Amino acid sequence: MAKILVADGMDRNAAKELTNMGHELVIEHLDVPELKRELGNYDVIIVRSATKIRKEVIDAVAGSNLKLIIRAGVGLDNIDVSYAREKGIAVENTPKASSASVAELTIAHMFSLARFLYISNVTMRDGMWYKKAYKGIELSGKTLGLIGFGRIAIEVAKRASVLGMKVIYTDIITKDGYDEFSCVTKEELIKTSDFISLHIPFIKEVGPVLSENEFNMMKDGVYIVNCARGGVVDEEALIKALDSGKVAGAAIDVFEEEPTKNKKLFTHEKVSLTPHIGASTKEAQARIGLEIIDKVKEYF
Ligand SMILES: NC(=O)C1=CN([C@@H]2O[C@H](COP(=O)(O)OP(=O)(O)OC[C@H]3O[C@@H](n4cnc5c(N)ncnc54)[C@H](O)[C@@H]3O)[C@@H](O)[C@H]2O)C=CC1
Ligand SMILES: O=C(O)CCC(=O)C(=O)O
Repeated sequence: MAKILVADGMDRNAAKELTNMGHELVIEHLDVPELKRELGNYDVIIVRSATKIRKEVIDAVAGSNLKLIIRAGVGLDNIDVSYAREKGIAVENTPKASSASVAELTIAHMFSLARFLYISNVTMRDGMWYKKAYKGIELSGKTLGLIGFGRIAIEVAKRASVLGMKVIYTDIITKDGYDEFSCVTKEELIKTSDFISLHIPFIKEVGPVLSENEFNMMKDGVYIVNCARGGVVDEEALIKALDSGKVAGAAIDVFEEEPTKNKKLFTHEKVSLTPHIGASTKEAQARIGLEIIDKVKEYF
């Protein structure tokens, strides 16, 4: 049986099930010095995005009891994965569980931008009635360009096409079986999309895929949605493009630093914001819980 540290919370039913299976669960968020001191006493740690497991933590616990790191989610950018594996610690994630939830948030942000939902909720609370200022656009008939065409993007594409959008995508890997959507080059996507939504992992060595050069190539009045990772869009270049009017609006769930301290970005009147909640639905967390149970069963 395993001693498991649940560092960033998890679905209550899944936690109960792990306990019923005989595992010992401790539900507690630890900071880096505490992780370095205490993580070696556990067999497994389960994290979401808040806990970072970097080289210094891995070095402190290498050769201890710790056998498995489970990322309750998709992105592994908060864990030094290959270093952990080099040190004999397995790393697993739960990649399938949250795709529908992230796709729904993406679509919600597109509506929010198109119809000023995010800002009218603020100004009306201040007693304003800016009816004339909030002349929106329809999503129907617009071109949605998806950067990355994996699990989440495919769910976005299906929903967007039902709304009457033309969906195009670009990916570094050829994707078969999606003839209803057009695969294009990144450049063509950037030049022709009315909405651009990113669905790729953040890779430090690659850096942002939308920077000043890409913003300059876009249609005037384009909308940007980022429910992937903060680092995939250069925040300063985005602010510049919002200020110049090149970008009509941006919806952002993920930030270069979280919680974000980029005041220019989070107070911008053309930005629809959520605090990294793409996977934060009851359904996604329940499915993630089931995937976690399967992972623990594989190892213990
Ligand atoms: N906002 C949130 O709460 C959540 C965010 N995410 C983020 O969404 C990302 C995507 O998740 P999935 O769709 O499940 O992953 P996936 O692995 O199924 O799809 C990612 C796709 O992006 C492609 N790709 C990678 N780099 C690329 C590049 N530079 N240009 C074009 N294509 C590229 C890959 O070939 C792959 O097809 C995750 O890596 C994670 O960072 C995931 C879950 C929740
Ligand atoms: O677990 C979370 O809160 C974030 C989800 C996420 O970003 C992911 O699964 O990659």
